Amino acid sequence: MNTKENVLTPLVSMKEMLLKAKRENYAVGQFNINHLESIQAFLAAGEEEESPLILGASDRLIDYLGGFQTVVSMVESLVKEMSISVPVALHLDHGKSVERCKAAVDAGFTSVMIDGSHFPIDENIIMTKEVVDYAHSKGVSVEAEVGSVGGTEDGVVGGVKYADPNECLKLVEETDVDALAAALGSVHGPYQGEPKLGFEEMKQISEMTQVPLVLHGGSGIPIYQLQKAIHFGHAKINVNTECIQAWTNAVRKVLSADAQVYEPRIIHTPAKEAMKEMAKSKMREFMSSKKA
Ligand SMILES: O=C(O)C[C@@H](O)[C@H](O)C(=O)COP(=O)(O)O
Ligand SMILES: [Zn+2]
Repeated sequence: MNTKENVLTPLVSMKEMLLKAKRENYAVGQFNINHLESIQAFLAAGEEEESPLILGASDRLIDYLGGFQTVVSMVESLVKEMSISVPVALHLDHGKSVERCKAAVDAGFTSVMIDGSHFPIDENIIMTKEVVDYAHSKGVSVEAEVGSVGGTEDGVVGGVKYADPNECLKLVEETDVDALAAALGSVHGPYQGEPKLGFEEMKQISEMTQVPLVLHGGSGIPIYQLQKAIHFGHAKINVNTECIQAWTNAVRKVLSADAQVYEPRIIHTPAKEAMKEMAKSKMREFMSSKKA
């Protein structure tokens, strides 16, 4: 953490952050931006826990959030206004194309994910390499994905495709990517029953590639499984669903307690607090507290 005499930390890339986390056996949380108040909540959580953090802006929400430049401006301004001293990376989550990743880099994101997981591995590698060449020349880190993280639709989990260890190795060797999301049974959104992560494959992929691994679908995974995943090479864990559930539950509580309330500040302040507390509890579970 910075001392008071130091200048405030500017946004940083994920590279050093994740290498340190992997070395010291903890994971840095990626918390997804859903609106300005969520940025405030996550930055406050990081500062109070003395934890590094990654703010993720999912490509599917960039237009809703006002565009790449707006996201960068909001984050940079809040880091300054809130006197944030812990390391913060601003990461494009699930970047849809090479062009979208380049646009994020140009706008000031310090990290990007190119999600080529829906393409055959050779195409995924070509896309990832193009993003790495561009991003690295500007000091920006890159995450890639192999296999498919599933999702829950109408209460049914689908779309899970385990990452192939040999494909992971090929992608890492040929692209020099900084972090790898190797899909191993995690799903986006709520789980049906206990998550079943592929720990054997996880261990194998981590040993083969040596690159920091990223766990998507981090909501609803019991602590013992999260910490086992960290032990087997995960240095970044993405959490969105549990944070937005905490927000929405708090909003529901305010609205049902007072049918006349209409001022956004009164409705959103407890929700922001609930989101901050959720992020703090995740930082403790990921063992990143006091690691800034
Ligand atoms: O919802 C998004 O667009 C971002 C998520 O996919 C994020 O990358 C993630 O993996 C979070 O998973 P969750 O905690 O299961 O929502
Ligand atoms: Zn994800």
